Amino acid sequence: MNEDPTNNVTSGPAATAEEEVQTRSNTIVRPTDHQMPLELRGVTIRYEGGGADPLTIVEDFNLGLEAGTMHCLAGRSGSGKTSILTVAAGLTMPTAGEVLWEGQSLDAMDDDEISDRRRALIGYVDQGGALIDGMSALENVLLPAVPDGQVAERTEMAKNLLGLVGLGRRMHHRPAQLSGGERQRVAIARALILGTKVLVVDEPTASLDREHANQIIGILKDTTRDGITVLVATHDQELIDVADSRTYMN
Ligand SMILES: Nc1ncnc2c1ncn2[C@@H]1O[C@H](COP(=O)(O)OP(=O)(O)OP(=O)(O)O)[C@@H](O)[C@H]1O
Repeated sequence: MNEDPTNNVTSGPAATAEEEVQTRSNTIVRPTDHQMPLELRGVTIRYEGGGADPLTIVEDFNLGLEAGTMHCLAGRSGSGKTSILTVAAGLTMPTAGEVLWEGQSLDAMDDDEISDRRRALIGYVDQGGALIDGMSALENVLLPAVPDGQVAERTEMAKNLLGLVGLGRRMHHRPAQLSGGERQRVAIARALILGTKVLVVDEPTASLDREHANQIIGILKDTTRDGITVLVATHDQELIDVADSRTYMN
């Protein structure tokens, strides 16, 4: 992979699909138009206890992620890492506090607006990176482009992304024909297909051997060099070590 940093996307005005920029990795991302694409302010997450007392999982959590950086959430199982990821991605709302995307609070948006903004800004890869069994790797990567009728326009980029994650020769394989690490890489490529600025990833290396885990770590690190901001939950010390910043949850 070309390591020349001079083509990195740094700043620019609010982007449209036409303004997307070719990066050194031959994929496209939208220019970063805010130095802090993702911010959590005073976030508290409390779950009803189903008859028992409500459980406060996260209290007054603060995090500001600068563009092109990677932040790891580490800590014991059940400490609230996934809960923070889903709140950061606008998939669930916090009990208290607020989430800001490019400086704009989700509190000021209705559900449709949150969905639209999420599609433009955030790629979410959940634990295991679920793929559709009956579709090829390429079709899986293109799935987010279906609602906007963008499949034809995005096909070249999807192929580039699969090449970027080392699956250029596996693009017509179905998930069942891929290894766990390869499936995870397809899920990451899928999360990048809409020109994502923020990648939110849950335990990307959990079920992988060291070699494949390191490939995923390399891919995540490369995306930050393309200006993408990465928020990742993990128990993997090697991933924690390469991040630009980290939070250890109790
Ligand atoms: N929808 C929910 N309703 C009630 N409790 C929940 C809900 N979602 C998560 N929890 C609880 O909140 C706690 C934190 O869960 P979460 O999945 O955020 O932890 P985690 O740090 O990601 O764990 P792991 O490392 O095992 O993935 C757990 O005790 C879990 O049981």
